[in-house]
Amino acid sequence: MQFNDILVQINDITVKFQQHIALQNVSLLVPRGKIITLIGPNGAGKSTLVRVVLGLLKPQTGDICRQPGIRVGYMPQRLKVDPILPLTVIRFLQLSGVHNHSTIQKVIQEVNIAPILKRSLFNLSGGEMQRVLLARALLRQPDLLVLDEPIQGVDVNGQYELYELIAQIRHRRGCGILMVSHDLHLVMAATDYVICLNQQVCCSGHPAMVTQHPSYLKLFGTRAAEDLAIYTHHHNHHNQLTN
Ligand SMILES: Nc1ncnc2c1ncn2[C@@H]1O[C@H](COP(=O)(O)OP(=O)(O)OP(=O)(O)O)[C@@H](O)[C@H]1O
Repeated sequence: MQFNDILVQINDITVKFQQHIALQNVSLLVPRGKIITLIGPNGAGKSTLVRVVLGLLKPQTGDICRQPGIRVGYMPQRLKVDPILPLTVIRFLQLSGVHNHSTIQKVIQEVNIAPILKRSLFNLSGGEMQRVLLARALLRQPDLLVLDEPIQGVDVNGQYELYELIAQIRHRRGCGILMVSHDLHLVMAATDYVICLNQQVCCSGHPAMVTQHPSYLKLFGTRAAEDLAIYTHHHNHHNQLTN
């Protein structure tokens, strides 16, 4: 992959937890303006790699280069806030430390959460909650947006909308996006480059190529490839998420 604006580059890292090897010889590039998706089974090391990208975990070997001065927005898998606290959506966004009114308003419009601003954070649907978490990540005006399973807890229609929103954000803002996903067919259509992880990088490349790769088929089965073929065909007629 040749890109002239690399936001973060990870070279040949290994991460061990005691004797357990979580990541081995893993390399990764996230260029500005591209959506890179990590897929892999449970325990494959996806969240561990995200933590390395965010600078929260130091690998035992290998190195990480971040473009100096870049801002990173992170959307976690789930929110860790005590539900006893009364917290509205707008208050939650204000607690991010970003106080610029126009920045907050712009993000609210962008992810379409104006109607739920006064609702309690703890009574939202899965899709509403994910939009709020996405809004919080966007408040930092990120160059790099890191999304750890953004469609978790969202119904199928909501999943599609959320991926469409993520694709729009990339086009509008030109940021780089690193996304973790469990699901296959929807994410394949919403990404430029897929990295299939299982402690090591099993295969990587354009979604259409990865889904034909023997390592991918071994991990996810031929059913996944068939689903994708159906989806891609359907998708092309509507010219949605892909570039
Ligand atoms: N802090 C830790 N201490 C010990 N082992 C850990 C730690 N964090 C992760 N692991 C182990 O490392 C492996 C990779 O975990 P990781 O959470 O990165 O996988 P994942 O691909 O994100 O999984 P999932 O899809 O289930 O979220 C797992 O076997 C996990 O148990």
